[in-house]
Amino acid sequence: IKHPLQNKWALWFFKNDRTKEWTANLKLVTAFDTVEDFWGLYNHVQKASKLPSGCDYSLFKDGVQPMWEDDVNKDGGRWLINLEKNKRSTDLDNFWLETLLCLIGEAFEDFSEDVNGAVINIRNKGDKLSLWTRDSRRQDATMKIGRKLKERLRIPNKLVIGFQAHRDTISKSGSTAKDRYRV
Ligand SMILES: CN(C)c1nc(=O)c2c([nH]1)N([C@@H]1O[C@H](COP(=O)(O)OP(=O)(O)O)[C@@H](O)[C@H]1O)CN2C
Repeated sequence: IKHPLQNKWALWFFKNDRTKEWTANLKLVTAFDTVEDFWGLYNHVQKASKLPSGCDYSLFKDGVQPMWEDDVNKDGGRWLINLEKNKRSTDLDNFWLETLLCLIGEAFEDFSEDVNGAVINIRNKGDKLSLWTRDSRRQDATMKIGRKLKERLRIPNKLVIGFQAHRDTISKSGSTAKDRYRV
């Protein structure tokens, strides 16, 4: 038998077609809830570092859409990691895979209920990796999740990452919103 995951996860793909609405460009690839089906999917799809600029992958709990407006996301926010341009060839795919493994492997333990999913944005101005949480007011949970993410991605302590509430990001589209928390 296949090894069941604690949650069912869905992979989404965003292709930047400027002639369409943002939401029209967001497509559900497939959902999975076993280790074997995760690896089958991961090995089947294009690597993040090979996607054209403007594309995203998102991995979210089944039933949660990778958008601010989803009921499960609307009061939450994201830990945002800006990846250096020259790191796309080396670190990007490793960071994304490690983040996926944190999600499906419930690395956030007691706070896994707070974690909704993760997004990787492939952008010429610099790739972005974010981890989305459910409630930006839960400071203790949010801080612990951020610290665990840094640890698992082997981000040096001196490299500070910020957490922005989606409501702040929405009102400041175009630039990065102010940080609510930092680790
Ligand atoms: C329901 N809905 C429309 C809606 N719901 C959303 O949840 C949502 C959007 N729209 N997004 C749109 O993409 C632009 C780029 O954001 P980016 O994060 O790709 O970052 P870049 O500016 O391309 O680096 C955002 O400015 C926003 O227009 C982004 N986003 C998450």
